[in-house]
Amino acid sequence: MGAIDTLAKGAMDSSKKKRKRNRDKSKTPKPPKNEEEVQVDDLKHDARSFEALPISKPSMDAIKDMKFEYMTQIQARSIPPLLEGKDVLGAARTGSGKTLAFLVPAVELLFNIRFTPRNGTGVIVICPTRELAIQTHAVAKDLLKYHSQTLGLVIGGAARRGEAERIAKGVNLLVATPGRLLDHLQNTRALCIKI
Ligand SMILES: Nc1ncnc2c1ncn2[C@@H]1O[C@H](COP(=O)(O)OP(=O)(O)OP(=O)(O)O)[C@@H](O)[C@H]1O
Repeated sequence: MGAIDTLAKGAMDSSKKKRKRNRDKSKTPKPPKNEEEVQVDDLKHDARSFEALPISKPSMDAIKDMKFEYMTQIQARSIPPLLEGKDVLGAARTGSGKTLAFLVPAVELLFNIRFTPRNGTGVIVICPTRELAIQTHAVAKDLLKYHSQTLGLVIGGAARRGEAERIAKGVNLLVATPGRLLDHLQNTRALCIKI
């Protein structure tokens, strides 16, 4: 066998090996399509502290009161772009800190455009269950501790009339379940939404 033949066989061997390697690869389970999603799902804290964020003093003081120093992964990945006015579609496992991930930018938005009760509602958080709405409302209450912006909760099973009265006084950030929100949108004239 000549030198050229040997080279050709070597090339054939290596291409056979490559095909075999590729066949083997196709047998192993594929990694998740979007690896970033897996990282965001991580419960570990991000190295970035809340102090590094360009947020208002009232929000920062409230976060300090909550005793949080470092952002979780979902917070570090979503708060900065949201503060820049970008849209974010986020997903992370339960207990990863999603609530502050969207509430901090929402509160900052209301603060920066100086929303007052007279301006009506500027942010609506729609939660699928009453429990989640109550939980979200509690976090929003803590975050708004040093802000002048107003907060409201409208959920099925609660007194509709009391909710309507509070809405009439001006609720800047409204946490709601879908059915009751629709009810107020259709029947509470005082509900004024500016988005
Ligand atoms: N940066 C942080 N550092 C430490 N703890 C935090 C931080 N952010 C939130 N937490 C705490 O982590 C817990 C879970 O937060 P949160 O309820 O926002 O998670 P979640 O992802 O919205 O969960 P769920 O999907 O169940 O609603 C809460 O007790 C909250 O106070």
